[in-house]
Amino acid sequence: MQLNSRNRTLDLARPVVMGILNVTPDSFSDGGAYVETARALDHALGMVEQGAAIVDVGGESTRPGADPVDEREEMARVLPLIEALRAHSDVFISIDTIKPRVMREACAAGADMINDVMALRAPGALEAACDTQAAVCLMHMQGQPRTMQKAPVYDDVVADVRSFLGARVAACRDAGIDDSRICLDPGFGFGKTLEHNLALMRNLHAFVGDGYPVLVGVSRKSMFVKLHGHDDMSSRIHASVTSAFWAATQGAGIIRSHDVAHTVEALTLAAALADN
Ligand SMILES: Cn1cnc2c(O)nc(N)nc21
Repeated sequence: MQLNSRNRTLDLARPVVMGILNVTPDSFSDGGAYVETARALDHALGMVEQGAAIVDVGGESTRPGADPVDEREEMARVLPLIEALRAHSDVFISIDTIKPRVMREACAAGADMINDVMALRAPGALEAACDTQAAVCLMHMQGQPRTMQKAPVYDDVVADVRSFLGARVAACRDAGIDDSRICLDPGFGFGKTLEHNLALMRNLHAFVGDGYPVLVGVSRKSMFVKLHGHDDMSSRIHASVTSAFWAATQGAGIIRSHDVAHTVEALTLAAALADN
């Protein structure tokens, strides 16, 4: 299994880690664009050192209740970092954005992949993904970040999410995006209750069976608060790393994580146990 982008290929014969790099004012204290970029670059290179095969750069928070960020501000946050990271590393760089202009500018600055939580539904997004020739992650979300967790409902969450992703793949094909550039993501926590998230985790093999690399992102998410009955960061991290191990055993190709070193260790164990 592999993921193509322009003239590069990401080998997914074994699951890889996508390190999370949120460049939002709250992500690196004391502000100041240069300080933020320098600190963010250090963090990115640290994740590469720990074994991340992809660095996912995001300038607009997608967490539940998050406020939108305008295009200019988002580009001001992410473009300097993408340029700096490209100059210092050949790691696969992903841009976490829903905006076509940000997709285009990020790819021009050196990004290899578009990670779109809206699965290229914004006007112009399919064209941007086609023109940039970047790899693409199509993720399922019910509703919008501001309201998606209010009361999510599905007939059959697994079937509904798979059907949505199938329709987005068809839209990509119609837009001239080659299958080899596409990976799919059930979108844990994006308009899902704990029960919905667990059903999707339980049925990851079905998504893997659809024939595209599967990206799983549960890192530090609030779904674990209800599962554990309490909320502390170490519990969330333990559950995230354990989930990464589970997802790898089910055939997931990319694990999106804040905690790269621990997740790499979990995937190393999963690979060792899979080798027969
Ligand atoms: C940006 N972002 C936050 N959570 C995510 C997830 O689960 N998947 C993807 N592809 N992106 C995410």
